[in-house]
Amino acid sequence: MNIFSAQKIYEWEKFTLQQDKISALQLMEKAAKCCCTWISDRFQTSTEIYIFCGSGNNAGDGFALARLLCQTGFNVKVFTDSSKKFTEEAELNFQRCKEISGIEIQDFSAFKQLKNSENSIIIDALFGLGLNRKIEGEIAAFIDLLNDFPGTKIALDLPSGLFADGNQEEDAVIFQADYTLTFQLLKKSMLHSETAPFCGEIHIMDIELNREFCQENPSDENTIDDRLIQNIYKPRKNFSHKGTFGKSVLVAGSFGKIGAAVLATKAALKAGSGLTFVLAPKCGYEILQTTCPEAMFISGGENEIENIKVEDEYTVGIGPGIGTSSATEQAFLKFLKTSKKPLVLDADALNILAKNPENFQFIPKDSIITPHRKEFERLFGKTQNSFERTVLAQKKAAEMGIFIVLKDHHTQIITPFGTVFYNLTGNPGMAKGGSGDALLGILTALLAQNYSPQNATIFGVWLHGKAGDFAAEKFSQEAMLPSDLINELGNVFKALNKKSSQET
Ligand SMILES: NC(=O)C1=CN([C@@H]2O[C@H](COP(=O)(O)OP(=O)(O)OC[C@H]3O[C@@H](n4cnc5c(N)ncnc54)[C@H](OP(=O)(O)O)[C@@H]3O)[C@@H](O)[C@H]2O)[C@@H](O)CC1
Ligand SMILES: [K+]
Repeated sequence: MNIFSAQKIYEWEKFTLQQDKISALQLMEKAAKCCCTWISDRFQTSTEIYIFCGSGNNAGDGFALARLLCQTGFNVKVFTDSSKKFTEEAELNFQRCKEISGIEIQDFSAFKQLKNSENSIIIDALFGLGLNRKIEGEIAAFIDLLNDFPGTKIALDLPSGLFADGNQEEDAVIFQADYTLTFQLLKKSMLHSETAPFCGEIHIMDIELNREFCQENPSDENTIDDRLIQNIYKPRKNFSHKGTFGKSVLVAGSFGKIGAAVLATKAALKAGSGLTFVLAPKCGYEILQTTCPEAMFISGGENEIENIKVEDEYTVGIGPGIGTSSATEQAFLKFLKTSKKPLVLDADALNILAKNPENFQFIPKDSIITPHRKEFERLFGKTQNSFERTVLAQKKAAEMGIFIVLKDHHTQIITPFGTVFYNLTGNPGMAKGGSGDALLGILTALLAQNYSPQNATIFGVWLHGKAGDFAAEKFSQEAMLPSDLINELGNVFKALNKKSSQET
């Protein structure tokens, strides 16, 4: 799904009004109806609802929602500054609201006299996409007051004070929502760690903007949705054999960190690699042969990797638990300099590279690197925030001709062409040592199975997150282990297969 800037969303709205021959007022009504349905499906009509309306179309949504909720049987109070000039649609909905006897419309100041109960809901319809500067003065103080409200807080489209497209100043005053009902699509600020927490749980309200617009206006920023995954996923055909699914080599492990090699190897096996090898030091021989009997062992040294010899046709993933000793560093750099095929690089492979940026030039084109925040900083330097980090990653991915997987709550995949894909699967239960090793194994296996580097990266990151979600469902976020995630890969493939067969 595309991510559009506020500017582009306005264009999309205009396009829809023209193409579908509907009015802005009708679209607003649709938006309000979606929100009314969402609220009435979850809350009882005995819940008091206070709606706070600014002066733009976000306020218009609020006025229309007040009317619909009142007609559904809720007790609704509206707070606004009626001395302000409303937009045309907001004014029309304000007037309609006034005509309904059940709705009390009061000035903002009247809210202070209200006894707040935990069972009531406040709805923020102060500012949406049209926010064009920091919120200050009286409105800022009022939003602070709303944030202290003990009941449920719902934002329409965006929490007031949050810009759709980018970062905020540190002291910005922003409505702290429990839920955000956002129209049509996620906005960029809903995907970054500094700003997304203001939204609480996000629910997309489908207001049916005309999708032809997206075909005519491809975006550099996207979220990974089920449709994209289903298009990438290649179900297995009959008459295939193990050679069809490629040969993966995981270069991993050192004394004390053989577990990393085990996880990467198991993940590659479970992600469908045809033939799987693990190149590890001899001290891990028995452990690996016992825990991963389907994989073949290649010795890379005694207690650490000192030598990496792999046949050209193999797909190689390097990094988990290898350490950064000078012997391993030399072996890795020697191998890198002769590599032609795309590699998957993580963990200590990235830490070795970070020691000397001159070595970046040896990373084969279309390789995939999977840094977490600290590893990214070591490689490419510090940035002020995650928005800047994405921009820097876009620059580096283009310069180096590689795919960068920026691990985060919503992991980003950055292609050499500057496109960003935000992944929405996954959960905090995956913030545990070993998760990254599993990801490297999955990516290596998909690349070996002839998924293009871009598809392997998108699919692999999604798969990793989805298996993590399945594992959390079974074992809880606290107790789930990377091994549980790996074991759930099978259930994710089963679900994909089922969907594929239903579609054909
Ligand atoms: N896209 C769609 O398809 C659909 C969109 N819809 C809805 O429309 C919403 C966008 O509406 P919108 O453009 O009228 O902007 P909105 O945020 O209501 O108000 C902005 C006003 O606030 C002001 N202002 C700005 N910053 C300020 C500040 N810091 N402090 C103080 N004032 C400030 C600014 O005025 P200014 O003071 O700059 O003259 C402006 O008048 C969108 O979020 C969604 O809810 C739906 O109806 C259905 C379909
Ligand atoms: K809002």
